[in-house]
Amino acid sequence: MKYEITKIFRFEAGHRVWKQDLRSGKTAKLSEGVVIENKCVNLHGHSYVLEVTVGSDTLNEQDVVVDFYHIKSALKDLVDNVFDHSFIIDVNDPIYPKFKELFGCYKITEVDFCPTAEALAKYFYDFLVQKLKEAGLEEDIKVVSVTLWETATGKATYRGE
Ligand SMILES: Nc1nc2c(c(=O)[nH]1)N=C([C@H](O)[C@H](O)COP(=O)(O)OP(=O)(O)OP(=O)(O)O)CN2
Repeated sequence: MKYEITKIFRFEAGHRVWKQDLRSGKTAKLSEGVVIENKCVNLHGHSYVLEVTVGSDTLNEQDVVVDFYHIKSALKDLVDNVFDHSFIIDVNDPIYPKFKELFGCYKITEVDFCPTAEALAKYFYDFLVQKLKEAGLEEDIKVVSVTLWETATGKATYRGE
């Protein structure tokens, strides 16, 4: 892409990484000899920072890839009304049925994957790709990447194919 623009969104949300198991799998070797706590299986929250980058090889008649405003509009409802101040929970999480029974009256965001930064980045990426398709813009504007900062020290990026 010759031109890329990035729009940043912020939201607060809770989640739990129910699949976290630091003692299993090949990567556990990296922490051999270290006392390990699977702290991310706990219910906890983040001040998420979402960076959305779209691009094009040409500029439109207004000399932009797309106005930042339109990228904000495309994601605003999802970020502000669906994710912000919600608890993100995987419907496959073993605690989901009980969680829903107890906290279904509060704002929860149900997803069909373990809500890691990587999986959430893909979720936002796919959402924006679909929005561009619905607007007939998929040939003009490409989603280059979505980066989700989970903490000040940890982020994940999804770039699609
Ligand atoms: N690859 C991934 N690893 C982890 C994810 C993730 O989404 N992708 N998520 C978590 C937890 O949600 C956790 O809250 C963040 O973990 P971590 O970076 O270990 O958090 P710390 O606050 O301990 O970070 P430090 O800056 O090192 O203190 C876990 N892993």
